[in-house]
Amino acid sequence: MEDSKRVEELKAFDDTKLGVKGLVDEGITKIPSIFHHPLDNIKRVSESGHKDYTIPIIDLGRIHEDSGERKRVVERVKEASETWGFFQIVNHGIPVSTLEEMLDGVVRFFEQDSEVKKEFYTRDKKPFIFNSNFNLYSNAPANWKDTFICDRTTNLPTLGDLPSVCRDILVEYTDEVSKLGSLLFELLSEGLGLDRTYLADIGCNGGLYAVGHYYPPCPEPELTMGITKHADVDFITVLLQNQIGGLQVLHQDMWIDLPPLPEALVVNIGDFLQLLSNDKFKSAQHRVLANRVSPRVSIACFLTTSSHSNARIYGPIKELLSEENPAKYREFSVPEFLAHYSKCANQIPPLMHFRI
Ligand SMILES: O=C(O)CCC(=O)C(=O)O
Ligand SMILES: [Fe+2]
Repeated sequence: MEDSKRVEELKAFDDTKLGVKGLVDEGITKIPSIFHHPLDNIKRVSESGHKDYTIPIIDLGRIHEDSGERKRVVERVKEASETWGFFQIVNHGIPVSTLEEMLDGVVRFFEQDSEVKKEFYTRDKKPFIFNSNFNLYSNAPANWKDTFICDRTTNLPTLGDLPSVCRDILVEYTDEVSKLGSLLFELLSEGLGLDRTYLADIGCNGGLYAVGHYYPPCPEPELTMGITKHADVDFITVLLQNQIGGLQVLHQDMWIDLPPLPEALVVNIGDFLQLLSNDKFKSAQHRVLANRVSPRVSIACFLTTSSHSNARIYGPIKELLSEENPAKYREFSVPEFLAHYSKCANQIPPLMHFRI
């Protein structure tokens, strides 16, 4: 499609402030061309859902009572982070009722009266925003989803900044995930052979973005994607998904399904932690398929630094380096790291920019 026509179409879609759900509510049967992905992107390759590959499920239930069990869990977290970059956790301490209420809260936000929802539609930086495709105007095809972003990297947004339909649960859930994040960073520190508090001490659990995704049912799912393949930018992501499925992880060049488990949370390593670990831990690419029957709903909590760490210099962790394992990346500040990511919009793996 010609560039100027494409921008016009993107703008017309953006101006509705109704997102992809708005198109579905209108009853469209063909998806607009701005959502068409190149066939290579969407190939549902035959190995997807390969039976011989299962993303590890790790039970955190007994680690506080039993130090032998804690050691075994650390070993499993380490192995999963090195080979998959992804694992699921059960008995993680967040009540199932809180998980269910959080997913309901995401649904309530996206399915509320569109006039109320529109008030949150923006591309400006604010504590809580909603839009469709945060990188809509980049060169990449648009994804079949709408998203809200709640910024908890600094202080708690004042309650008035948050939408009333999911305010309480958003605060409760993100507080729980941040607590769980402390435990996960301990296990990951231990998995790297570092002091238990190492990653927390360098600011890894400083802030959190809660990103709620709503993937409406798609009349032509074979032409588009829920989310195109990407790696996350942060240290780790804690993801809660509903029971629809569609999340896939790239593993040994195959797309492997990550099946929803009602009581589990998905944890994945982001680029920032891959870099800090000097490539010991993997930030795996992943994607979400569009489907006819959804809505699929998820909420991803990106654990990252707070603005207090902006002056800090990061790079591969010195304690992990040796003559045989020299630094693979140069040092940088968080603002420099993020500026690069927003510029290159996932086209070339952004991590490569920091490679020595
Ligand atoms: O919706 C999902 O399951 C995945 C979301 C995701 O990959 C992301 O927000 O980075
Ligand atoms: Fe992701």
